[in-house]
Amino acid sequence: MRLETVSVFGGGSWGTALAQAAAMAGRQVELVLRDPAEAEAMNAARMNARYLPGVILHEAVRPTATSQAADFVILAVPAQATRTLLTALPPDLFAGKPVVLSAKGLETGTLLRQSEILRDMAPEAIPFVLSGPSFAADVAAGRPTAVTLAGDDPSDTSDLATALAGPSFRPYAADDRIGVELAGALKNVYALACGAVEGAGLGASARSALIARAFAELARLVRTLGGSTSTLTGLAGLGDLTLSCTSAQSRNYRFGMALGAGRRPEDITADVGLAEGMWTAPVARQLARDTGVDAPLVDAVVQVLAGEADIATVVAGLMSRPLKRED
Ligand SMILES: NC(=O)C1=CN([C@@H]2O[C@H](COP(=O)(O)OP(=O)(O)OC[C@H]3O[C@@H](n4cnc5c(N)ncnc54)[C@H](O)[C@@H]3O)[C@@H](O)[C@H]2O)C=CC1
Ligand SMILES: O=C(CO)COP(=O)(O)O
Repeated sequence: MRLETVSVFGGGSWGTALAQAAAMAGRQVELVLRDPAEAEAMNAARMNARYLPGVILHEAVRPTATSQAADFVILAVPAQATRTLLTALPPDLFAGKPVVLSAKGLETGTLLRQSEILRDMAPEAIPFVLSGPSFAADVAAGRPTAVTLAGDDPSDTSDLATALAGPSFRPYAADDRIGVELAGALKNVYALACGAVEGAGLGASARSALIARAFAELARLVRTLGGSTSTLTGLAGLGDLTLSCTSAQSRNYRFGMALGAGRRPEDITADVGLAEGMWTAPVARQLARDTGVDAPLVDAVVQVLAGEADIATVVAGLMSRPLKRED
C-alpha cells in the first residue's frame, strides 16, 4: 500500500492537528477546507488562526480548497457533517483508498457510526477509525499522544499506523472498529455528564462514581451493539473516557460544566463551540432503547439537554434507583 500523500478534510482544530501529525510522520499533506478564502489565509499566515492559534503549520502541510488525489484520506469534520462532506466529493477520490474516520459521534436520524456513513456514501473506500485521548492542541504542539487506529485488515492497519506515527504521535493498531467508534462517540456524552457534576458542585467523589458507572454502561452498549469490551480497557475506551471526563480542556466537559451551573444549552454553544455529546446523546438513547440496554446515564444527559429535568432531579433519580450488584 502506498501511503506517501494524504488529504485531510476539515480545517478545524482536529483536521489541522492530524495534518500536523501526518506531516511530522513524514507524509505530504493537503489540508482541505471548504472555503477557498480561509485556505488562502491559512496558507499565507502558515497558521490556523481561528482553531489552533499559535501553532505554526509544518512545511509539508498545504492548505487548499481543491483536493488532488492522494494515497489516503482522513476525514475530520464534525460527525453530523460527514455525510454532507461525502455528498459533495466525487466517489473516485475514495475508491480503493484507505479512509480514516476521526469524528467522534453518531449520526442524528440514521443512528449510524462514521464508518457506516462512509459505507453508504463511498462503498469502495477502505474504512479505518482513529480515536483515543488526544486534544488537538496537544497533538499539534507535538506533545506525546497515543491513539487507537482500527481497521479490518491487520497488515494494512499496521502500515497505516506506521505512516501516521511520529516522535510524539503513537497510533496502536486494532481491529474492533465498532467498539472504537462507539467508545469515541459515547465518551462525549459521559464527559457532558461529568462536567455537569463539577458545574453543579457535587464533588470529586460523585464524578469518579459517574466515570465508573459510565464505563459499565458503555460496556453494556458496546457488547450489545457488536463491539468488543476488551477495546474499552484501551486508549479509545478508558483512555479517552478518563481524559474527557476530568479535563476542562474538553469542550464536552466545559459544556457540561456550564449546564451544571444552570445555563441553557442554546446559550452555551457560542462560548464552547462543538460539543459532539449534545448530538450523540439522543442517538445513543435511541440505540439503547432499540436494543434493550439499560442506559440511565445517557437518559439523564438527554433529559437535562432537552430541559426536561434539572441536574438535581436527575441526580436524585439516579441515586434512588434500586440497589443492585455491581456488574
Ligand atoms: N478538537 C479535538 O481535540 C478533537 C476532535 N475530535 C473530533 O473531530 C471532529 C471535528 O472536531 P473539531 O475539528 O475539533 O471541530 P472544530 O469545530 O474545531 O472544526 C470543525 C471544522 O469542520 C468544518 N466543517 C463543518 N462542516 C463541514 C462540511 N460540511 N464540509 C467541510 N467542512 C466542514 C468547519 O468549517 C470547521 O473547520 C469531532 O467529531 C470531534 O469530536 C477528535 C479528537 C480530538
Ligand atoms: O476527543 C477529544 C479528546 O480525546 C476532544 O474532546 P472534546 O471534543 O470534548 O474537546
